[in-house]
Parts: sequence; C-alpha cells; structure tokens
Amino acid sequence: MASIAIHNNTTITESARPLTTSELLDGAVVLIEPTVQPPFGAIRQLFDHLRANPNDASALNNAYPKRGIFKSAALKNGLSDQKFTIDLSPTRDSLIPEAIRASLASHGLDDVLSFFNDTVDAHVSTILSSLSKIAGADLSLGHKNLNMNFRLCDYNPVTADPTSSNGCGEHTDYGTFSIIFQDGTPGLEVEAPYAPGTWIPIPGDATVVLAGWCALILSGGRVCAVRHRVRRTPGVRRLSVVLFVAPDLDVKLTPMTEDTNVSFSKKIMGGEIDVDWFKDVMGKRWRWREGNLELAEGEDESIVQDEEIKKLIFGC
Ligand SMILES: O=C(O)CCC(=O)C(=O)O
Ligand SMILES: [Fe+2]
Repeated sequence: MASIAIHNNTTITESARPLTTSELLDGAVVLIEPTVQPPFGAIRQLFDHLRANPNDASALNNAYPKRGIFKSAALKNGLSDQKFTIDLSPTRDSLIPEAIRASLASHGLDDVLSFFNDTVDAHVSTILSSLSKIAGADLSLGHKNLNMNFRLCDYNPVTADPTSSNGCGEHTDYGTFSIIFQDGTPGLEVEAPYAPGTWIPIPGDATVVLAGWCALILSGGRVCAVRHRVRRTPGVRRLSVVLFVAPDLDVKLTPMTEDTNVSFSKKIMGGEIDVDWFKDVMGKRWRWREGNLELAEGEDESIVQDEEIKKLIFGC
C-alpha cells in the first residue's frame, strides 16, 4: 500500500504558474492498491435484482425498518442525489433473516459480503495506524468495536432526472476515513483543501482513502477532512463501493493530542459531543440530500450540511 500522507500542514505559496493536480490534492487523498477487487458484476446483479423484484427489496428493507437497506428515492425525486444505494453494516447484516439472505445469496449478496470482510481484514488496521502517525495519537484506542458501514452505489442513468449531473452532492464524510472503490467510470471529484471551489476529478479506476470529520477532530486538525462529490454523466452507469470507518459510538469528539493545529469550538474542546450524537445530526442532513428524509417544518433546506457542521466544530 502506498504510504498515507493525509495531513494539512502544507502551505501552498503563491506562484506564477498554475498548481498541478498533485499539488492541489497534496495531503487530501491517498491512493491504495486494494488486495481484493470489488465484485462489480455481483454488485450490478444485486441492484438489478432488487429493482426488478420489489418483494425482495421490501423483505430486505424490513430487516432494518429504521432506515431501510436498499434506497431508491432517486426513482421519484429528481432533486436529490441521482443514485441508488445498498447500505449494509455488521449490525444490519446480522438482522437479515436467513431465508432472505439465502434468496439473495446467488444474486450477488454473498460475493458483496465476503468482499467487505476481506477488505476490512486487509486494510482497516493498516490505514488506522498510518493515520495515527499523522495524528500523533493512537486512533486505534477509539476504534475497538469497528463502527463500520458498507455502501454500494449505483449511479444509474434511469432515475427521476436522467439529465441531472448530480450523482452525489458535495459533502465531507462524518467518520474517521472512507475507502472508495470505483468500477472504472469517472465521476468522483475532490475539493482541493487549499483552493476551495476547485474540484479535482479522480481517475475512475483509482481506489482512494479520504478522511472525515472525526479524524480531523481527534487529530487536533492534523488530518484533513476532505470534501468530495460525484458528477454523473447522463446515460452512463457508474458503480462504486464505499467502506466507512468511524470511531466507537461512545467516543468523545475532542482532540486526542495536547496541542491542536486549528481552533475548535468550546463544545469540541469541552468534550461535549460524542460520536453517536454527531452521527445522528450529520445523518439527518445526509438522508435529506439523498432523498431519504423529509425535513420537518422550520428546518432550513438551504443550509448545506458542511456549513452546519463547521459551525459545530469550529464555532464560527
Ligand atoms: O460513489 C462515490 O465514488 C463516492 C460516494 C460517497 O462519497 C458517499 O457515499 O459518501
Ligand atoms: Fe462520501
């Protein structure tokens, strides 16, 4: 695996020449060579099967009625992210009744679940220890229960708005880090940390590690949380897989280091926010962007997720 260098102590000085892509992305994105390739054939088959067999999709969603597993809001909502997702986790996986698991096994589910298990074994602790070096603190201490989510994404051309280029709106993941695997189709873009508003396309065959808000906080700002989005090319299907790793739910979101690189809000410095609460707050905006949640009356749709979170974390 390439060495990880997610840090934000680079200062890009003004220069006459335009910055190169690697300078713009310095410290934001790490490419890895995955030991196991995602089973994209099985993933495509699973999405196609669930779309063609609504009874199987309902049975799967009933295993986790709180939020569902197969999300297809984009079929009806042209303003939300134009994608379908299958959201799994060790907890959700354990809730799927044996009969449903058996009926979906040969439609791709088995291959998908074994890919996730292999990926966790191969990469999670290595990435955590690389991030710990940058953070100057042992992040594994807050990651004992492996709080993980596995997501399959289908940026399918057939949605409520087939012309939309919005595959996944700009956002920063909430957790410690995410590994994004892609099927070769471009679309993923990362915002240059030192040039806000500059979006850099990531090659479609790259596997990338991006850090999230929890890593930024726990590392006292030494690890940079990376904003990203997915642009859709109308008519082109894109599949991706994301493994999200977050701290344990009872971890207090406060810097683990004595000194910090950035100044945090009183709530963060006072250890008033735990991962469980933070995930809940972030998840709400997230599900709204993805079309899976209606906002209650009075909740302002215009506030973008990251702005709200920045206020909470940095206090301004
Ligand atoms: O599909 C991708 O490449 C990225 C998806 C993503 O960023 C997410 O689901 O949080
Ligand atoms: Fe993301």
